[in-house]
Amino acid sequence: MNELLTTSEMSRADALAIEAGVAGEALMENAGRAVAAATLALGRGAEVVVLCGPGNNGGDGFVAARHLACAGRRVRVALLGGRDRLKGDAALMASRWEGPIETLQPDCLKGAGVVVDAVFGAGLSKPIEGAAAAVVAAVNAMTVPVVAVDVPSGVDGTTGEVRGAAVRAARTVTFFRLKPGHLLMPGRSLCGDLRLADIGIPGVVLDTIRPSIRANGPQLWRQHFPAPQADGHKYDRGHAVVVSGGPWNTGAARLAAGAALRIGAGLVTVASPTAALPVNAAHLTGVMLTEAEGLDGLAAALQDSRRNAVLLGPAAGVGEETAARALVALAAARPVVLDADALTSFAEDPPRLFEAIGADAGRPVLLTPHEGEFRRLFPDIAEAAPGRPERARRAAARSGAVVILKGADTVVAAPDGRVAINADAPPWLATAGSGDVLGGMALGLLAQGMAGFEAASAAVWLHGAAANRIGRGLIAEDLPEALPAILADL
Ligand SMILES: NC(=O)C1=CN([C@@H]2O[C@H](COP(=O)(O)OP(=O)(O)OC[C@H]3O[C@@H](n4cnc5c(N)ncnc54)[C@H](OP(=O)(O)O)[C@@H]3O)[C@@H](O)[C@H]2O)[C@@H](O)CC1
Ligand SMILES: [K+]
Repeated sequence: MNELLTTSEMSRADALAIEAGVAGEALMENAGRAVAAATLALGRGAEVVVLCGPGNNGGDGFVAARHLACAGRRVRVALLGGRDRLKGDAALMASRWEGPIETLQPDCLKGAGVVVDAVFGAGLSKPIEGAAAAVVAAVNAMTVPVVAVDVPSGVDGTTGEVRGAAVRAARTVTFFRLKPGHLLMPGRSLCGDLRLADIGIPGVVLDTIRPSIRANGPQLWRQHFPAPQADGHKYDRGHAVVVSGGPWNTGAARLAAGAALRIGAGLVTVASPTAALPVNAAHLTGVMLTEAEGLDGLAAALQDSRRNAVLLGPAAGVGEETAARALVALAAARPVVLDADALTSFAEDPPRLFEAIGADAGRPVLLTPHEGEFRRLFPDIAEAAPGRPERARRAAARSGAVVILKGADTVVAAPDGRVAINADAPPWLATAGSGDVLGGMALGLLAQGMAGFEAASAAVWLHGAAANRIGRGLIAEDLPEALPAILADL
């Protein structure tokens, strides 16, 4: 059930269900009935105003209006555009609505105790303007609960972006499977409480559609998650290396190293420039320390093939020195995580990075940009690609790396096209050092032999789960401490 369907995949699901013998009319009837059920308990007897658009989203609205009226609620219906514009099942459902149909405009909302938003759903094709925009603004100025049909009108179901204007709903009822726009920002924040209704589309249609976007969660990667063996040894669980910045910039590496150890790496070593050795030594206990001065020093530290995964970038400093160190890390056949400054250091020449990644396509490389770092490495993709999943997917395909595009709705994409969207990160996770911990968690999983996409997805989800468990007041140091309880629950 963790598949997310783009709007075009959803219309394919609809068509395949109809091909398999399910009546389109039945799908709409089930959808509208589910909306009515989700609306019935709201507004305690107050009048329900159902706002219908010119397509099938509006059709669902007419069905919901009929069921609400049958259940004894006072219901008014308002329609955008002329009734003669309605086609197919939407026209049929409008004909089954026995009450009057008003013209959609802000005045229709007078006296409403609950609003059902069935203006636009999956067929949103342009920004909302004019009369529809005035109604959206009027709905958002009210304090009554709004139930959105499929998506809040104005939210793009595939990208989560707002086109022109969008309704802010208290509850959203969608059908068959969630859509990416329900998890991506700002869509996620406009949906309110999300409900998924079964409307009779058989699950087997997914075998034909083969959706590539999933909601991130343990079912995506649990079977790949490293399980310590009773007769195992710490050397079986990998040896992760985190490259430290200079003497004034060492904390980020230690945060990452601590996270790698907590997530189960057998050994973790901080590879430190000579001048930073004393400060690192003063702070490290379970994590080991080795000297890695300059490019040769780093190369020498990485000679030992038991050191099987490397993280570079946190507090590394932006410039040629860091770019060259990243190339040293990438030169050996081991998984590499590049974060922060290691990404920005390639802003002048991103293909130089992608070539080094491509030189050994067999091992996983993870890039963990936030939006700004992403823009520096992939300026054209950031400009042109519709929505964060597509941006991350194109960046992964171009770079050959698994891309973790960080944000409130972190997206993970693999070069083969798989995408996972994370939706559970709380706002207090955006704090100093949080990204360093995420990099360290991914590193620790790679060191234990987990595949790139699964390691990235698991790290992102566990990072969010840890933040939720800690709650407000979180600082980055707390995140690794919260892991044992979450790992125990997995
Ligand atoms: N697929 C399924 O399995 C099922 C789907 N179901 C339901 O169907 C919904 C999708 O229906 P849909 O495809 O008819 O699209 P919908 O969102 O009603 O809008 C299309 C109309 O709006 C118009 N329009 C668009 N944007 C506009 C704008 N900014 N400003 C003005 N006009 C604009 C657009 O005009 P056009 O683009 O053609 O110019 C067209 O007339 C889906 O969300 C779900 O609720 C359920 O019944 C159960 C089964
Ligand atoms: K809607």
